[in-house]
Order: sequence, then structure tokens, then C-alpha cells
Amino acid sequence: MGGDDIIEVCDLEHTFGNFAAVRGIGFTVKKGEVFSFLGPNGAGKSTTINILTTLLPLQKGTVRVAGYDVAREPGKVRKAIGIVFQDDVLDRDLTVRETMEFHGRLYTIPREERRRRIDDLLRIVELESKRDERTKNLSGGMKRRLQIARGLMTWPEVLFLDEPTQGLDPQTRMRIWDYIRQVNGAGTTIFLTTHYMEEADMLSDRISIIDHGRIVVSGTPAELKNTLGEDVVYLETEDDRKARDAISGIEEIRSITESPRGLSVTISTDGSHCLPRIIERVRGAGITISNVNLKKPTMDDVFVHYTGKELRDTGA
Ligand SMILES: Nc1ncnc2c1ncn2[C@@H]1O[C@H](COP(=O)(O)OP(=O)(O)OP(=O)(O)O)[C@@H](O)[C@H]1O
Repeated sequence: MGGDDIIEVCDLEHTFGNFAAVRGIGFTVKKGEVFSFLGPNGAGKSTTINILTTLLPLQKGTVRVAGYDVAREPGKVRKAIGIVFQDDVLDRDLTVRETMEFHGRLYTIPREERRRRIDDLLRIVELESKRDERTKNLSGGMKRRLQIARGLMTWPEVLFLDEPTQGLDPQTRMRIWDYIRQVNGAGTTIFLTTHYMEEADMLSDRISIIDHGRIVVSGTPAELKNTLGEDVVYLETEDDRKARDAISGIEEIRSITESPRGLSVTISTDGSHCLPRIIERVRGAGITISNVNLKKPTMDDVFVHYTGKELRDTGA
């Protein structure tokens, strides 16, 4: 493992009774990365995050976070990390400001610094006007934003975000992501789980997909999409049959299917390199093209390919 790995997981296993929830996984996260951990419901994400954050005891394997062993130095791990979980509980009777203040004191952030961070964060999550409101009177989205703001107070080395933007409106999601990017830019490593594939695609430096307690694939978003090798060119012409004949000799074409709406041409390499040649050949044969479209695999396609499940079908 490299010296700049801030999370190192090796041969991690975890069972509940005789059910193996995590079946020997390993991965590393580099300092400063945004790392996404994706998987269908019940795949083992929460179990893994809970072990990494010392909320569940380590049964088997080794896990180091921020240079500390979670089994032997859980206190030091806790000092180095911040956590924003889905089921975080807010004290109903504290106000928004008191919630932040209490958290800041718990982590012994000096008074002046604490004030500054509270002001900054409440502005960012747009809860300034609710400072003195008790948390029980906040809407669901406001509570979520407060939980995130609270989680971001400690400026940790590693920030664990479990479904941070679940159920929030798109504008709020974007604002929170802008802020998380800022925190990441200031040096905090981000460990994320999300059901939003597009979000994982845009934000992550690297992604691991877990299914049935095993990691099925890891890589950068571009690498994962490239592994599918299934760019598809959609082509509408004045004569699809002739167009098909004209392009059939191109080596990178894996298959061509005809439909009333045109040709679907599956490419075995990067479609954007192949597309100009397809167009040249068709034009060269004197056929007019009325429409052309290149579809590259999305992170959704990657997820479905490796897990056989669509996130939206899993009750998310
Ligand atoms: N305390 C527990 N006792 C028994 N089984 C458990 C316990 N916690 C989790 N499991 C089981 O372990 C498996 C992995 O659960 P885990 O919560 O890690 O999945 P997940 O990937 O986080 O799913 P989700 O996306 O639904 O949160 C599931 O089959 C779950 O039922």
C-alpha cells in the first residue's frame, strides 16, 4: 500500500450470527480523494462504514484510517474522522445554534473558531434565520442540512457521508455538494455512499461497487464506464440497409441492429473515435444521414452491469 493511503482495508469480513454480510473485501483510499462506495440495498455498505468509523467492532481483517488501526486505536480514529449518517439523531429540544455549539464543544473546538464555523456553516446550509428554532420544529430537509452542517464542523481528515443528499431537493443537493467540494479542496478526504449514480460519477475520483459482501469492481468513473466497452451509435439515413452494408467492414463494430427508427451500432472501443469513420463511409456511399447520436455508458449502466440491479428498483 502506498504512503498516501488514508484508508486501508484488507481482507475485511463481518458476520451477523451465521450470515456473512462482508466477505473479505479490500480497498484503499488516497489522501485528498473523493471515494464512493456503491452497492444495492443489503450489499454490506453500512456494515463496512460502521467498522471504518469504529461503530462496529472489527471481527476479521485489518482496517487503518488516518494512520490508526481501528481495533487497537479507535479513539484516535474517532478524533481524525467526521461522520454524517442517514439516521443521525438531533436533540429535539436544542435549538439549531445550540446543536452546533454542543457539537463544537464535544470536539473541543476553541470558542472563537467554533463561533466562526457555526456562522459559516449555518449560512451555507441556509439555516441562519432558524438559529434559535428548536430542531423539533424544523422541516425534514432543514434537519438533514443541520445534520450535515454539524458533521462538517470538525474539519476532519476523513469525512464519512452516508447518503448525504438523500431526499433533498436538487438545489440543496447542489449547494451541499459545492460545499463538500470546498471541504475536499481544503484537504479533507471524502468517503461517500449515494444512490445517485450521476452524483457519484461527477464527484468521485474513484468508486468501488460492492454486492453480496464482495467488491465487484473498482476504478475511476471513466475506467468503470470504459470496462463496459459498449458505446452505441444511433444512425438514421435515407437508406438504412445500404448504410449498413457501407459500414459493415469497420473493425471496431461489434454488432448492427436495424429498427424502424434507424440503425443501432455497438462499438467495441471508444465510440467517439469510430464515429467519424462511420459517417465518412455512409456519406462516401452517397447516402444522406438525417440523424446521428452517440451514447456512451452511464454510471447507471455500470451499476446494472456489475450488480444486475437498478438502484431505483431496490427501493431507494
Ligand atoms: N445487526 C444486524 N443483524 C443481522 N443482520 C444484519 C445486521 N446488520 C446488517 N445485517 C445484514 O447484513 C447485510 C448487509 O447489510 P448492510 O446494512 O451493510 O447493507 P447496505 O449495503 O448498507 O444496505 P442499504 O443500502 O440498504 O443501507 C444485509 O443482508 C443485512 O440484512
